[in-house]
Amino acid sequence: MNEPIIKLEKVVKRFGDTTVLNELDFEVQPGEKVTIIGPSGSGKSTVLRILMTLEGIDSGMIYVAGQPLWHEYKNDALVPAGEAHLRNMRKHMGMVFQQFNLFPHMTVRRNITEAPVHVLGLSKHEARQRAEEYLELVGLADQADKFPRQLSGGQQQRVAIARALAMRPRIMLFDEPTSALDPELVGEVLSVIQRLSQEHDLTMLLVTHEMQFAQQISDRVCFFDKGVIVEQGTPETLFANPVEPRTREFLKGVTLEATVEQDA
Ligand SMILES: Nc1ncnc2c1ncn2[C@@H]1O[C@H](COP(=O)(O)OP(=O)(O)OP(=O)(O)O)[C@@H](O)[C@H]1O
Repeated sequence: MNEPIIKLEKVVKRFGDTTVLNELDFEVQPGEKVTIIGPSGSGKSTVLRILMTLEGIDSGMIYVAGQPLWHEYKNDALVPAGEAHLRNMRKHMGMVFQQFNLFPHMTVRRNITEAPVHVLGLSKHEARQRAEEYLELVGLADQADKFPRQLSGGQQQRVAIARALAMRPRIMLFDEPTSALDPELVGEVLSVIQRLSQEHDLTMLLVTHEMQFAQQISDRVCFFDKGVIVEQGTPETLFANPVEPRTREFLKGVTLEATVEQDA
């Protein structure tokens, strides 16, 4: 097995008195597509937000691409990471949020070129070429001059995916990318993510409530509860033969919901 591209060792995260991640151990291999499922409040989004350095940790160690994320070496000693280290580490990762988080006052093209120019130092011309490349990939080549408000939610989310990809990250983090969308717009976003997962050697870490989709795209599914991984495995084993009672209970509810929706 390769060196993991993401490694969490005994990570603890608290909000006030609540322990959200409880000595979490978790690894992702390069190129692996991993889905995190679990009940509301189990800490799924927190894992992604910590990786993207949007939230700090209370204890434990995290490594991304072989380097400590929340720590850095100074004179051979491991110390809490400074802003420059965090900025560098963030370049390994792109994140897609539930609520798209596009810049409302910028065109689609500008949303995508902004970070490659200002963070990576690309020329405007290079960044525009990249924007075109990734807009093409998400099927929105003809929307570059529009503003986010002129697009549907599904289109906005596809722009958000193009924007994250334009930084050429090695790791893509998706935090419930379809849960803010009207049901009829979910499919177009899932199919872009599915294409990405098939055609690119990106490492993907996805939090989703779309169980069928998780089943289709994942190499591995992790069931989270109360800040730890209760059970994990290939989609075939986890969905068909969950072993742990908590996983069984969760998946029972999920199947029921999906059936109700289909019947409606
Ligand atoms: N910034 C914050 N301040 C205080 N509590 C927080 C904060 N962010 C998350 N929490 C709490 O941490 C717990 C885990 O949140 P998290 O968003 O990771 O859960 P989740 O598994 O992704 O849930 P969901 O499926 O509902 O999105 C929840 O109890 C949440 O209320």
